[in-house]
Amino acid sequence: MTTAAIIVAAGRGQRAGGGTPKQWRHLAGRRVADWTIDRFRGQVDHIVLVLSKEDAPAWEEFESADLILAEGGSDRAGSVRSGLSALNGMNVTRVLIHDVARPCVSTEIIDAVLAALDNFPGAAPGLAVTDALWTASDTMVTGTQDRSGLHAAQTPQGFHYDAIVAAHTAHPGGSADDVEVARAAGLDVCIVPGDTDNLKITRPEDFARAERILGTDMDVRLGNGYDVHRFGDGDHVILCGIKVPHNRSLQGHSDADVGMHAVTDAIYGALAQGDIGQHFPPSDPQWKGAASEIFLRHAVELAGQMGYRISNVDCTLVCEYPKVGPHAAAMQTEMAKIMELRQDQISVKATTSERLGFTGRAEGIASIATACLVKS
Ligand SMILES: Nc1ccn([C@@H]2O[C@H](COP(=O)(O)OP(=O)(O)OP(=O)(O)O)[C@@H](O)[C@H]2O)c(=O)n1
Ligand SMILES: C[C@](O)(CO)[C@H](O)COP(=O)(O)O
Repeated sequence: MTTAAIIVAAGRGQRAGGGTPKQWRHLAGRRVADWTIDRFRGQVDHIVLVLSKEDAPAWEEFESADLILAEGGSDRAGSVRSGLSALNGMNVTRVLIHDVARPCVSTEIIDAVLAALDNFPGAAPGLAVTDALWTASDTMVTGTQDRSGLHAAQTPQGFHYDAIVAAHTAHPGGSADDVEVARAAGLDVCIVPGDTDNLKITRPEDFARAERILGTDMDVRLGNGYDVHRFGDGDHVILCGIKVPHNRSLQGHSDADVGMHAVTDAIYGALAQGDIGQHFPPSDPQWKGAASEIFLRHAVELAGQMGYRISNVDCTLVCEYPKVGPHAAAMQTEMAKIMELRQDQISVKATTSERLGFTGRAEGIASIATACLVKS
């Protein structure tokens, strides 16, 4: 069984105001779209992100990520059709269609929709209406609507892939959601319990509510790392994965990448999982001369296994020479690649120690790093 999620993110968010489409605005430190995409990572085999062609920077940014990109349509249904087409030929059996504007969706809701698809061709979260419903003309109540059997529809709405493709192909347009499209094609759709927290950010005041929900959920961990390697004979050093020409080399059991070691220890520290020496003992000959990216990859994987994503790392190298500035961008790019993060999540900077102490006497290089991890 192959499962995909389509996140429709091509809307302009006009009711939310604010100038920038709501999916690119920030909530509790991250963009709405980043929260939403992360909710589906690890839950499905493929994620399709449907973008407006007006959002050029997003196309560039997400192109290198583990996402399939598709171009949005003139309305939500058009964007969904585009997302479905992007999955053509990929042997997808089940698809979840979700609004990017619902960043607080829970794992429980996603699991419930997927479980219901074992028995039905369609399933979606709904909330039984609890308020009385009025009909109105302008500001005047004109009547009361019977609310029995009424539900507020949420996403993700899940379907058997071939069935929803056929349903969308046959539909004349103008649907409120994919459940309406599915039902018009005769598909049964099961309602699973929705959640009031799974709100769709629609109006300006919804941002504060979504931020409260995401903020309460947040489990943020900080870790620090510190490392020192002494200079010996040689003609280069490896710093944060980059070979930098120098008249000395750093000595160590591995490749002595003092910067990467500090970052790795900061991640282990945030997880309360010891340090590099514990995971890769220097007494073990297999790590002699090892590339430090092995250690960093391990720490990143461990974070993922424990349910944390790395929000950012900041690394400071302390040395008089070599000068780090000209190489800092390459170091950030390299560590971002290894850690599967964006470059703006990695900071590499340097300072001298004003010729004081062992770094000032050029006996070695020290490095300190901080990592911030957030429970996904
Ligand atoms: N042409 C469109 C229109 C909407 N959507 C997506 O459909 C979802 C639900 O739509 P809505 O909340 O109405 O979002 P917007 O269309 O962006 O908002 P507005 O109607 O206020 O402009 C959103 O994730 C939105 O990005 C889309 O992908 N393509
Ligand atoms: C699909 C949906 O989220 C179900 O509630 C909703 O219909 C989409 O938003 P819109 O405001 O109706 O465009």
